[in-house]
Amino acid sequence: MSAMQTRSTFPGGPGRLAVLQRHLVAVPVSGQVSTAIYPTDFQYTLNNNNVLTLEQRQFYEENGFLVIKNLVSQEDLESFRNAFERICKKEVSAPGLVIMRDVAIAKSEYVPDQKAITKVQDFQEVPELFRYCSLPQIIKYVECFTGPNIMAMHTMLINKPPDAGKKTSRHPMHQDLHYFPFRPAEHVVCAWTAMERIDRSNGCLVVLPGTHKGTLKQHDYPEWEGGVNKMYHGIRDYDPNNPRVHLVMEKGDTVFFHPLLIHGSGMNRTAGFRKAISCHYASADCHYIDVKGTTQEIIEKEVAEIAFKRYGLETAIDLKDAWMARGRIVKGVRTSL
Ligand SMILES: CCCCCCCCCCCCCCCCC(=O)SCCNC(=O)CCNC(=O)[C@H](O)C(C)(C)COP(=O)(O)OP(=O)(O)OC[C@H]1O[C@@H](n2cnc3c(N)ncnc32)[C@H](O)[C@@H]1OP(=O)(O)O
Ligand SMILES: Nc1ncnc2c1ncn2[C@@H]1O[C@H](COP(=O)(O)OP(=O)(O)OP(=O)(O)O)[C@@H](O)[C@H]1O
Ligand SMILES: O=C(O)CCC(=O)C(=O)O
Ligand SMILES: [Fe+2]
Ligand SMILES: [Mg+2]
Repeated sequence: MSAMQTRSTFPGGPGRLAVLQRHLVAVPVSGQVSTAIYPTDFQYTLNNNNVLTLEQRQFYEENGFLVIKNLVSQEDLESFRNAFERICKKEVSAPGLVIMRDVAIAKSEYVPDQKAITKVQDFQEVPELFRYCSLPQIIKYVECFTGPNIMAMHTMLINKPPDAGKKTSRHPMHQDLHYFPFRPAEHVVCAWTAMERIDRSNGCLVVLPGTHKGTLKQHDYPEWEGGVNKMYHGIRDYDPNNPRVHLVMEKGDTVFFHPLLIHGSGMNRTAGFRKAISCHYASADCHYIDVKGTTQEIIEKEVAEIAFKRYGLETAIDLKDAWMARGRIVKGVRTSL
């Protein structure tokens, strides 16, 4: 009797059943392919050519993140660093590229130093940076979460500045799904690579393990005295007593995490600019949702405001349109998104 028959109910109903059915695996017996099939309980990972070990799959299922050591080479990271510097020096630009300064600097007098840049976003049209999103060793892991049709939806190179004394270099605890109008969340994953050693001194990622199993929470601007960066929403009623894990990472280490995982990053207490590069991927088979009437409506409004200020777009753009324009296929077929 298969393990599946021993189950009388499927928690989560028919949707859950469909997920289980997709994970049915043929198990070879005595060198032959058996017709016996065994279900797995995996809900957040796919069996992509055994890229993930059983332990790694179980870890992600339980915790919502997975760190792979030394995944990106020093040479590649140097080349991304150079590309970033050329953007800062205005030697390179590209359509869609967003350059952001820390609020503590943006609101003070003009600082000409290129180092004042806190992050560049949406570098999908900068070939040397976008190469990060297509690195085969990254895609190989991404496919374990998205399946074969893979879109790069959101790109960032984060240059966390030395804190100007107002703690504005922190990133409040949040769920990335707050910004995303596509589902299902299981088929969305972030890859985030440390471009140098990152620990508590320069503001490493902080995660609340297991929170990917929860729901999308209400987000607002946190009430921080020193100010908060534009669009850095945090979870409302965040309880600082939650058990946190600080992800100390070496240069080239990469963390893959679920878009519901609650995470943030601490302040940078060093004199250096802490660099990380990241991409959010989604299965091209995902679908867009309408966020009107949901907790995500506030981010849609903010995006529309920025689009109006920057491009003079009067008719409010949907969050969906903003994302459709950014997404790029990196593997397989652009089926839906
Ligand atoms: C086609 C639509 C485009 C819309 C783009 C936004 C899409 C958002 C999706 C984000 C997805 C994220 C996925 C998960 C990741 C979670 C996060 O990372 S959340 C943080 C995301 N942050 C952003 O997306 C911020 C993007 N930043 C910007 O768009 C710009 O940097 C800017 C804040 C609009 C400012 O750019 P710019 O107009 O070039 O700057 P200035 O002309 O110097 O200043 C204008 C105005 O804005 C104030 N300001 C500048 N920087 C900041 C800041 N860091 N925080 C707060 N305010 C800032 C500045 O003081 C000026 O204000 P004033 O009152 O007009 O004087
Ligand atoms: N009220 C809040 N709402 C949302 N996020 C918060 C709030 N208070 C703190 N955080 C966030 O919690 C995360 C973890 O903070 P943490 O205490 O680790 O960083 P830190 O105070 O800069 O450094 P450390 O504690 O390592 O000395 C940071 O991302 C911080 O921005
Ligand atoms: O501080 C970082 O590098 C990550 C911030 C983050 O979580 C985000 O931009 O979504
Ligand atoms: Fe995030
Ligand atoms: Mg602290």
